[in-house]
Amino acid sequence: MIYEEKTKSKIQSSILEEKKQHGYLWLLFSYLKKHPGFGILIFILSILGSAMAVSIPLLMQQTLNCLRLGNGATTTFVIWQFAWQDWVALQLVFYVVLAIFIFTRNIAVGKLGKDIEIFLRNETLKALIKQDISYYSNQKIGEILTKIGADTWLIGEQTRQIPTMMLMAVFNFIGSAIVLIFIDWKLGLISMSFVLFGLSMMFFFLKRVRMWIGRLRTTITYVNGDITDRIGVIRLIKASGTEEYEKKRFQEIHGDFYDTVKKFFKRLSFVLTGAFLTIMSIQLIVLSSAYGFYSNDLQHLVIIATTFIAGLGTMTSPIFLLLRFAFGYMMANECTRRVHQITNSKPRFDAHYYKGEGKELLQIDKDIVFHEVSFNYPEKPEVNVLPNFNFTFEKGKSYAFVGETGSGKSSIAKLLLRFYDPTEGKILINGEDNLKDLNLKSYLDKVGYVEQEPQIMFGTAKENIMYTSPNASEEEVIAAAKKANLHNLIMSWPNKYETMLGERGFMLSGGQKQRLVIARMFLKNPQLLILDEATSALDNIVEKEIQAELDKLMKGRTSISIAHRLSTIKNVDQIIVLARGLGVVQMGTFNELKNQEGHFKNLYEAGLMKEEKAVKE
Ligand SMILES: Nc1ncnc2c1ncn2[C@@H]1O[C@H](COP(=O)(O)OP(=O)(O)OP(=O)(O)O)[C@@H](O)[C@H]1O
Repeated sequence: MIYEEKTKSKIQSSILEEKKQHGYLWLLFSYLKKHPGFGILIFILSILGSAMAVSIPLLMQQTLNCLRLGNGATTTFVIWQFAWQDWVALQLVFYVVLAIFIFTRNIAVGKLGKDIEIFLRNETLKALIKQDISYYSNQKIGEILTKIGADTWLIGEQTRQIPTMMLMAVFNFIGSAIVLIFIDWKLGLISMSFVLFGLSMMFFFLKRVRMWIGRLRTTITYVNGDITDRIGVIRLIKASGTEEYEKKRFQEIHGDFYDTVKKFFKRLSFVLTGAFLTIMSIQLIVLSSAYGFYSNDLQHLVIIATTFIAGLGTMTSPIFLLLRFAFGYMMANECTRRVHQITNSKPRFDAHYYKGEGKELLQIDKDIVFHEVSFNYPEKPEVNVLPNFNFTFEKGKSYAFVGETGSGKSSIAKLLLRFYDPTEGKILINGEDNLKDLNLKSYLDKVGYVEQEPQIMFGTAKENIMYTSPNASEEEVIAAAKKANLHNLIMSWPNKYETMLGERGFMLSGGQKQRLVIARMFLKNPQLLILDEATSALDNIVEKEIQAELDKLMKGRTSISIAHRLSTIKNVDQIIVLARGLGVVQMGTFNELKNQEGHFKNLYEAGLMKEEKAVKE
């Protein structure tokens, strides 16, 4: 039950967070403000459509009147005299025009819905890409996916219905009230007051359903997030034999969803039954009132009853229209708030990603300087990971960071990639440009990053190699793959460079994935290379082969390696030794440090890089 408790409290805090965001009507009207054509067209078609729909009982009344008056009798239409056949023909014309209006309006709202959906998706993706990396520290990918996929889809679908239903409900009610009062003012007023009473009762009960709709969306998002998370670690589940445990856990997590669904449907059924009873009773009340008023004139009673039943259909339609509108609106409202939660969350810093933002960097052709840099993770501000650090990475030289686990080696790479900004001090590119002020894309275009878990996307081998060099030619891709010793392997695959690679490189071995990333780097030809434990997940033999490719790649570029293995660091120009909580404690070449009393020697002798020693022995 522990998971259920945790789930409940997380869902509760999400709901509170979502409540602060703008809702659906704000989204709709701000979109229509930018694209007024849609709004005007839908408004005009709805008002004309409703006017025609509510006029039909009047035409019917005139038809019946002509029939009652006898053969060849006519009544007046504007300035013309119409016989019953003319009235019937006019009704047919109304039906055809109404059908054209409904058709055009459906196309307009369909397009509006899809446009809003696509607009929201783009905005969400833009916001997600702009976020700094710390945003993802406490977000479940599955929850984000539900918001981008399901929520925006639902908003788009509801947009096809909400504006039309809202306008139709209002116009149909006003229009049919006028027509029914015109036909018979006493019965018209009775009908109108009962419909108004029905509507207000409905809103009263709908308010109680509202909170359950929000809860339903948030709960399912949480469940989806959890499922995506677990599918992401399917290898762990398979390797641990925890299928039974996972099954039970899902059942528990679904418990809250199930409870919410039950409560929601109970309230929904209550409201729907209420609406049905209201409509039935209005018809009965009107019919009995009609009988009360006209029982002495049976012919008039029949005409009144027939036209009123047709007119009442239009007048009571707002009850069902508003019901559908209200559910659609409440759903769309919750979804909009959740999507806005993403689009409105501001990154911790401005990365100057886009053209024209920040200073454009043309080359990294001088030193990179860490000036008085000190760093605490914003997620854990109380812990100082890197105390005051001054260092100059000279152009074209190679550097390696070593240190025990948690000493801050990877944090250096994250600062250099501007995943984070230093808490104090600055990183100067070319010895003078603060990394914070640069256009980040212009800088990252010149940086190559190889990490321990290579990032491979679902796509072909060629697309993966070209990812950071989209304009490369086929020959350049092949040349890069050859340099990374990958070409022969790719050529042995049935579809060669067009072979699809599974998500996260599922179909490749660790060494193959690493080679693919190295090929990507050869193609990119970066001026600064960051290798974050690039070979630590590989076995010794593969590691040696990959290290050889990396050495080729590092030649002539400024390179910064984060290393566990001796082979990675023994040839670099300078090793920087970090200690947990102390920052930099030693610097020097491998030969200098190996023989010097200090942290490096301790690490070396304590077994760091032991594989290499073992191989040597
Ligand atoms: N996103 C984060 N938020 C808060 N603290 C973090 C975050 N990432 C890392 N840390 C903490 O910062 C410290 C340094 O982490 P870092 O990953 O730089 O160490 P490392 O030397 O690369 O370790 P390893 O050799 O195990 O990879 C660790 O104590 C770690 O728990």
